[in-house]
Amino acid sequence: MHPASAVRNFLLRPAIITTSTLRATTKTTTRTMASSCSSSSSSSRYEKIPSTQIRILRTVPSLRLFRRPHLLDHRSVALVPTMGALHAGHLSLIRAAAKENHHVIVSIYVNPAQFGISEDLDSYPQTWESDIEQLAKLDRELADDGSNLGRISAVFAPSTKEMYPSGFPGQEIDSKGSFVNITPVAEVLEGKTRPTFFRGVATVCMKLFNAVQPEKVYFGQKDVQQTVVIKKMVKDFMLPVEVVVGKTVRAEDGLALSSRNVYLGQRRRKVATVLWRALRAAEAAYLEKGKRRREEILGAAKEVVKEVEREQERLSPKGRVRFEVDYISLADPESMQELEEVDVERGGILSGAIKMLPVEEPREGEDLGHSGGPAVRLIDNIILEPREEVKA
Ligand SMILES: Nc1ncnc2c1ncn2[C@@H]1O[C@H](COP(=O)(O)OP(=O)(O)OP(=O)(O)O)[C@@H](O)[C@H]1O
Ligand SMILES: CC(C)(CO)[C@@H](O)C(=O)[O-]
Ligand code: BAL
Repeated sequence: MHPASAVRNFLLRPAIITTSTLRATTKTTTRTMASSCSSSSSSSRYEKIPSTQIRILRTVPSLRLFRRPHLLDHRSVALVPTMGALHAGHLSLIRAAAKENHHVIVSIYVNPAQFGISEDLDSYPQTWESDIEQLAKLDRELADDGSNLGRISAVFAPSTKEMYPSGFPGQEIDSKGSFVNITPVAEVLEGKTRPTFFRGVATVCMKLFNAVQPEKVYFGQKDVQQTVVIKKMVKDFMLPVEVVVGKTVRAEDGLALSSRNVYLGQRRRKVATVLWRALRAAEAAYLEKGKRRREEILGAAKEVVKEVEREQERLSPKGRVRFEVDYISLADPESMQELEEVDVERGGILSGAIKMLPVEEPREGEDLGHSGGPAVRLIDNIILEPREEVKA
């Protein structure tokens, strides 16, 4: 037996569950199940996305019951973890997962543990109806494309009670509970501004990986530090799973798609590409001008930021957009520690975060975005790929 399968078998052992246990543990979801079941045949006992075979699983026992036959049949299972509010970025990860796995499970769970106490947990977009419609549509597309190995088999949409069986430990920095901490990589950049963020992400991903036991997990490059943290967690905890990173999907003007873009409104949306343009300028300094030193590479990004700030300052408060740069970084691809100089054989990660501030003086009827347009923190990055240097 392959060692990874042996570990998975071992991990699955406590999950041998009878149908009667499942019935008992899913009592709370019976009403929803009944409402979406069209007949009483055994294949429609489960809650499904209407007009599809995609199961909606809400408990860990039901997930394990669903997972086990695929293990015994040697069918590969992929997990795409999300917080919902699905967009084309998420769909691209699901497409990639369906290409190379028999079954794709998409998790939709807004994990409170990764939000700081003063962050946007309460207003985070929740769009269940649109999410399941998009999944149903994508699944039809996957079925029509013969090059896919699999399709979307299930959505895992647990409650917080299900994900934190000993009780939710809280969002405070000093909360006590069972947490996974991946340091020091989680302490810099995003982790510096959001000190509980990666603790929450690593903890919930560990739970999801243990509950689903996927062969492969799919994450987006848009959250590049998250991918570095997850890869480190997988390596250091010897988890039998492969981490696949999908390219960032962008709007036509280059803005990385993000669930939080809905907070922006039209005026700030137009200026929000500033971070992407700044990172591109830094990339060009490295790739096209052959710069290797930090100040030369990041200097190019900072010039773009200054230029956009100057442009906006020339406008009146009724027209302008204000933003603050949280950081623009040039870091090592594995440790995320800042680099003074790029070693081309190792490459680097250019990344940044900006805060688009609320509109100062809204015009009459102006679209201020979801939730009245609070400050919106956007992140983006470009990977400077490692390559062999041709020595003269
Ligand atoms: N534009 C994108 N391209 C590719 N993958 C993406 C994109 N946006 C998000 N993802 C990935 O989708 C997964 C789920 O992300 P999430 O549900 O938090 O969406 P999000 O758009 O990143 O939301 P947020 O605004 O909270 O950052 C993550 O692995 C994330 O990196
Ligand atoms: C990976 C994740 C789903 C964990 O909650 C979240 O951090 C996200 O959506 O990127
Ligand atoms: N996509 C990362 C999730 C978050 O910012 O909370």
